[in-house]
Amino acid sequence: MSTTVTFTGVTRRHGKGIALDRVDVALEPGVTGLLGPNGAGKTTLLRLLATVLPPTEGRCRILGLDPDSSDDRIEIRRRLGYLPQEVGYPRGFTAFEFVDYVAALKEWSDRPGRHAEVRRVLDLVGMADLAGKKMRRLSGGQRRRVALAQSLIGSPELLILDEPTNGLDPEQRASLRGVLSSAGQRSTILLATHQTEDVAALCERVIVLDSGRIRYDGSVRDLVAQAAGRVWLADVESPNALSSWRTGTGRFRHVAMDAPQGVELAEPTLEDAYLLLRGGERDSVDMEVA
Ligand SMILES: Nc1ncnc2c1ncn2[C@@H]1O[C@H](COP(=O)(O)OP(=O)(O)OP(=O)(O)O)[C@@H](O)[C@H]1O
Repeated sequence: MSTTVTFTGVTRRHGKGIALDRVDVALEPGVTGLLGPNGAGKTTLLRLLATVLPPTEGRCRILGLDPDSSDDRIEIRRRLGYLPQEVGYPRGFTAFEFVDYVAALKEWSDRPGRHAEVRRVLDLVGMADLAGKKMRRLSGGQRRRVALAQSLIGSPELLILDEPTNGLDPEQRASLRGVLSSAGQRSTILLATHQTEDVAALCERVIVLDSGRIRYDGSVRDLVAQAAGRVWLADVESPNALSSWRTGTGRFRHVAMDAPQGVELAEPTLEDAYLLLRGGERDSVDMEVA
């Protein structure tokens, strides 16, 4: 399979802080999930991929090009789609005008062809009927869908999505999964999110970042398998669990490094595995401190 992105020893500093610390990663076609706690470095990684930020150290190759060279950078930007965490909208633009404006910036000069593409991507995100509505009059979730539409213009080879399902209702999230899984058959998609269900539903591969370093890079299935035998149901709370809550049935669901003997084990989810990975990290940090 062809490699779309290669980062080697990539570090990004902000003043004295390190947002990314010697990251090595290669991305191939398909949908890869990017998980990590707040401040882990996910957005920084995405901004480097989108050529919005340069690395402080290390080597980046994106679509076979070098983002350090200004000619290559322009070419990369033409060929990628980027949904930032926050999108600013020109005041007074309709949804159609906003997406059309981004398409024009991407040098779609043929007007009828560009308008057809704008209608196509608005339709993909379920916003065709609201295309004529002013951006400021749309709901938060509707605005997010328009922002997503602009990233899909031209079916880019590389699609970088920062929390695309934020604010979307369940129906829209499900429909977005359909759009991304079909795009992932030909494009390389990196999807940063806090929604482990979206990663479990869409991705074969997941990368977990924490404190600017990659803590896990592998298959979703293997990560979930690490939680087998560590999730259980009980009638009472467990003080030693990493995570524990009372479910709708009245029973408690526990996640811990070691389940007690004889308990009723539950099927683990990606969220459980992620909590265990994070718990393991905290334990090893505590041991280093102690
Ligand atoms: N422009 C900046 N100036 C200074 N520090 C920054 C800047 N951007 C990010 N950081 C810092 O870099 C680290 C990583 O931030 P980043 O936004 O990449 O994390 P994240 O994983 O996307 O977090 P979240 O899940 O909260 O969006 C954080 O400690 C953050 O405070």
